[in-house]
Amino acid sequence: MRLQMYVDGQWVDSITNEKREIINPFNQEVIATVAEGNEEDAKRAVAVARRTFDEGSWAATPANERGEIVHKIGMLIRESREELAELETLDTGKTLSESLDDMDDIANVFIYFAGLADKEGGEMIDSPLPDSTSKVVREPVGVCGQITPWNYPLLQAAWKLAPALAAGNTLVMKPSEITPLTTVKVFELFEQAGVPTGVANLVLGPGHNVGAHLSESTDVDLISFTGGIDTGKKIMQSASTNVKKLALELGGKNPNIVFADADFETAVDQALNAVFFHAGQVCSAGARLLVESSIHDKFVDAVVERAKNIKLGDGFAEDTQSGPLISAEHRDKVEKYVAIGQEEGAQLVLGGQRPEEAQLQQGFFYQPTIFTNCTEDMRIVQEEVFGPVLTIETFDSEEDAIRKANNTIYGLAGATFTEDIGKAERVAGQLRMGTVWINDFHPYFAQAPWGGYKQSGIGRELGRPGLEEYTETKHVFRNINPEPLHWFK
Ligand SMILES: NC(=O)c1ccc[n+]([C@@H]2O[C@H](COP(=O)([O-])OP(=O)(O)OC[C@H]3O[C@@H](n4cnc5c(N)ncnc54)[C@H](O)[C@@H]3O)[C@@H](O)[C@H]2O)c1
Ligand SMILES: C[N+](C)(C)CC=O
Repeated sequence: MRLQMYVDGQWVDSITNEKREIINPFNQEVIATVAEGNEEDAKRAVAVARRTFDEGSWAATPANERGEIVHKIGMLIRESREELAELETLDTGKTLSESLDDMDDIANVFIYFAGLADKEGGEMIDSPLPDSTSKVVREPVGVCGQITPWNYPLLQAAWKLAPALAAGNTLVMKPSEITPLTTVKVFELFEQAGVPTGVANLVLGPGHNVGAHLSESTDVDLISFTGGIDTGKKIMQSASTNVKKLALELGGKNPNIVFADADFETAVDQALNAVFFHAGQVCSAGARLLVESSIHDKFVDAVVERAKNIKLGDGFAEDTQSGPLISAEHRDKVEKYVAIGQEEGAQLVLGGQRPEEAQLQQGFFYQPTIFTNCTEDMRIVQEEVFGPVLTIETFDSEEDAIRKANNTIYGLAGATFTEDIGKAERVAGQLRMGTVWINDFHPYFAQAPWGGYKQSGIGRELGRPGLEEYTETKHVFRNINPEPLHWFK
């Protein structure tokens, strides 16, 4: 496997020839050494993407032909599913079964956007002016800068790459510097699928120079970013250099509301899945559990009892239920938040420390952790921890639950569990979030839009809106009987 950048149809090292070692978070072994770019590499790639877009041949390629290439990428990903999943598990520590599911979702995303590529033929408008036609067409935006995080490296990249290509843009992708492997591999598949030279470019390296250049460059027309809120704010500022189009997929502090009339076993099971899946390193993790007071004690006991048995381990081992955190630095952050929770008076009822098993000592593991007696004002309840840490609050009425659930700066996702479907729909209607699950947690798929209200982001990925993000809308008005106006005598 090549571990270089891909620019103008060539696999290249960084201009300075710098390298970065990629670490397996399960055992800290070096799994790869990759090219490490900087601002100059980003400049080089942006120049190629700009030139290629301005030449115009990709945007002018019939949409069904672009769709065929994007479809082929999806099929190649299906064929490489195992290899890609193994790389993702090595890079992130997540279990192999999670990685395999991710690869299936990723292939579906390419195939979905391939299918949409030629479905947008524009729209005729009923012009209010006589002797005229009026049509609305969608065109590619231009050069797209795309920046992705480490928790779902290839999945988050796919949500950007597939629609950008289908819509006829050129692009420069920058994956997280700590998890680049599957993105590099997919660029090899782009070559095989016949993506033309210069259309899709890959630059590896850190955010402060490569990412910053993509968001600042006046040659980039759109910046699409998935990552943390603080980085998102910086990117928003940098994007103002040329008033770039901006898509931001940021963090969340997602409430999971369990009413007393919920199916108990399902709600307990999903409460665990909501927060402990992928060690809580999920933007939409249900890290804030709101339980109706009348079932609080019984519900907490059941959740704690099951959480005790979560098996941490090697993502490649069949019995592992959760892998490590991504890095030592990230584990430090989680530990800091657990200390804050304790200082704030939340009651630690499970975890709150690193596991003691000898076989986990080389990895960045942290025990599933649960706090009860939490209140809305606590930082541990308000801020994104992005680890296996659950806070539990109570509520006494539907209104109380909705108010508490909405009381964060975020608005990414939330869920409610109840057997009263009227109540479920009322709650779903009142939650200020981009996704609401009823009696479930976590489903997402290519056909449905994904994105956040409030400070969880701007714009949508997936679904038709996910393609529209990569288009400009143009109105073409035609006078079919042109005559002088004589407005100026
Ligand atoms: N809303 C969603 O769909 C979604 C999905 C996945 C992850 N996330 C969020 O991502 C965060 C975790 O990911 P992370 O720790 O990699 O986030 P991060 O913000 O630290 O980094 C994300 C990407 O931004 C780059 N970057 C860093 N500084 C930059 C800068 N100044 N300019 C440009 N780029 C820069 C990084 O190199 C990386 O590629 C969490 O907050 C999580 O909620 C959101
Ligand atoms: C968007 N999602 C849920 C796939 C990953 C969030 O971190």
